[in-house]
Amino acid sequence: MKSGTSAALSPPADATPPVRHPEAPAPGEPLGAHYGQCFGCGGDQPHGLHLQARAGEGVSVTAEFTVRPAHQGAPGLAHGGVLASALDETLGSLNWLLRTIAVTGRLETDFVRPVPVGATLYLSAEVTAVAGRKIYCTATGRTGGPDGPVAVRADALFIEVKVEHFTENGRPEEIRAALDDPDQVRRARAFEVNP
Ligand SMILES: CCCCCCCCCC(=O)SCCNC(=O)CCNC(=O)[C@H](O)C(C)(C)COP(=O)(O)OP(=O)(O)OC[C@H]1O[C@@H](n2cnc3c(N)ncnc32)[C@H](O)[C@@H]1OP(=O)(O)O
Repeated sequence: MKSGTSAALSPPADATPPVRHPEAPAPGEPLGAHYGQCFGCGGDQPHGLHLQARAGEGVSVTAEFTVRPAHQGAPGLAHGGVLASALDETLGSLNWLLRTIAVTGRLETDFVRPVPVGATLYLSAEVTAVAGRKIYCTATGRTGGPDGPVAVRADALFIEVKVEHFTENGRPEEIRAALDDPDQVRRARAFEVNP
């Protein structure tokens, strides 16, 4: 059953199709982590999701996340909030293909099937429309393979922000460390900024 999506996630009549940035990674190319300490994709978070996303055609991505014991809610099953995080991270990575800095404003999730520890969630996401600062997108997570049954899905609204959203609101220690990173691409991607 597909639940109804709230009106806030329906693009307005004047919304336009998303435009892939000319320098977006080619389809099939891994996106890598946007920030080592990111709970969703960072390699430096021992209990993080270590989600690996790849660019798709248009403004779409695919990603995988394997549920580990640290991600449980009920015994042997993934926690719903962790699954929502995997959807959120996959959707967030779409902004790198637009080269727009944006944050999740709203995320509506359907949990369709339980996801056991050890299972890999095969995620795919795409931007469906853009209207001003609003980026409308959708994602699914399947088990058993990229064409397996849908276990989770989400519709979301990301809102474009300025880099100050992070520099003015983040904890100074981490902001300083990210800005001091000598790797220009990693520094830009920590804030999803166009380098
Ligand atoms: C570092 C890069 C990370 C990228 C990858 C990471 C992947 C993971 C992504 C995340 O988890 S991001 C972290 C979770 N999100 C946040 O922490 C965001 C917290 N919220 C905010 O900072 C502000 O609420 C927000 C920037 C989203 C909006 O505030 P603003 O003051 O900039 O905008 P405003 O409230 O004027 O809203 C702009 C438009 O969006 C609409 N809007 C904002 N929030 C909404 C909402 N929640 N639901 C529906 N519509 C919303 C709002 O109605 C309005 O529509 P109109 O232009 O038509 O009037």
